[in-house]
Amino acid sequence: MKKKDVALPDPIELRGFNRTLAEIEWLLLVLVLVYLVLPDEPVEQTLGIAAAIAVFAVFILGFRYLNLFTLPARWKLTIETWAMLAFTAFVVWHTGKVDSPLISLFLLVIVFSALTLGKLITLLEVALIASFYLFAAYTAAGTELFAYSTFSRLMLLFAPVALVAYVTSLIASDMSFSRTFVQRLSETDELTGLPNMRAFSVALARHKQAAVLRDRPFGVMMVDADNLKEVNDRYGHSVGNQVIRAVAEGIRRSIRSADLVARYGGDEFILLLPDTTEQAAHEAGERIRMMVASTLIDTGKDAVTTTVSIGYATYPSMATEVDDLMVRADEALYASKRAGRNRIFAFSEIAEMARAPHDDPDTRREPFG
Ligand SMILES: Nc1nc2c(ncn2[C@@H]2O[C@H](COP(=O)(O)OP(=O)(O)OP(=O)(O)O)[C@@H](O)[C@H]2O)c(=O)[nH]1
Repeated sequence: MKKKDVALPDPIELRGFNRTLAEIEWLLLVLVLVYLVLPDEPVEQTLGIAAAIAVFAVFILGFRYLNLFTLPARWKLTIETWAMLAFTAFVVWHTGKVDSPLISLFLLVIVFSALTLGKLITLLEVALIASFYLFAAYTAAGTELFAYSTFSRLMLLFAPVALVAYVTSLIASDMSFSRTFVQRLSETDELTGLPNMRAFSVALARHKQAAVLRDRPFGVMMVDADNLKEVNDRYGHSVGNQVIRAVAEGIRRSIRSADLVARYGGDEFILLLPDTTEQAAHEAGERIRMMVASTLIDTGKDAVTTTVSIGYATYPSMATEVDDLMVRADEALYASKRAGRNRIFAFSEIAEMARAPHDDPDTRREPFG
């Protein structure tokens, strides 16, 4: 996994960040309020700041608690951090500009953004704060600002903002890297390296929604190794594992890049075949069946071969719900096993056979009689 794979926060994380941001916002308000009521602190425009506190409080209440906006959560958080920046800038401006004791409040925004909103937004915010520092210093010192001693003092004042942004961004990308790594581990089957059912179920549900919207067919296919118990009993569990890996590899080599295969459990695999009709699903199953049957598995002593039985159901002709598609593909797989293994059945075939009168020689199929 490459380190640049930085994961964006998922909805559960965003909910947590949302709560944290609410606490930071109230904390910011309380700190400014406390400063305002301290005796002997130089505050220009006490009324102005009080009004800013009121406006910011109303903004938080309206934006956050009245649910007036239905923006995606990440953008909601971004807008809130920019409102915090504007509020902080206003307060700092009226409490001593770059010499304000409240100037470190900018760090609250920077730390939060770097940890949750990504490098680009943080960089933008750092640039905004830098412009504020420059402008505030310019209004106090005029062109003197660019004298060596004044400018280097300004740089020193600004350095903590840039440093905190940089270090927090590094920590955020390390955390994101670990999160992605753990997530991949939790979604990968150890033996075959294929996605596991947790990953597959999410992909299937998502694909089904898209297929409904685009009005496209798709297939769900179950593939099960034949007689693995015999292989285990005869050659041992590790050869059984080799067989499972060989079946996984055979499937992987027979499908398109748009298809998804996952280990369902034991010696059973499940596939999602996007944009696939009944006919195309049958062809895909046949490719898999032949590929696995022609694979020689080197056990060290003997070369073992195996076969697979396959069942599938297609959306929308055989089922319209994800769970039904899986159950029906499994029923079709079971029919393949009962019919003698190393074959493929569609759910529609077994449904048809079940409906067919038992004395009709054209439709009766021995194993399901
Ligand atoms: N080596 C190995 N065996 C496994 C693994 N998971 C399940 N099995 C075994 O695989 C066998 C699968 O059993 P079934 O699928 O019910 O039966 P089968 O022997 O494959 O026969 P059919 O599926 O009816 O063709 C069982 O004996 C399990 O113990 C695994 O990860 N590695």
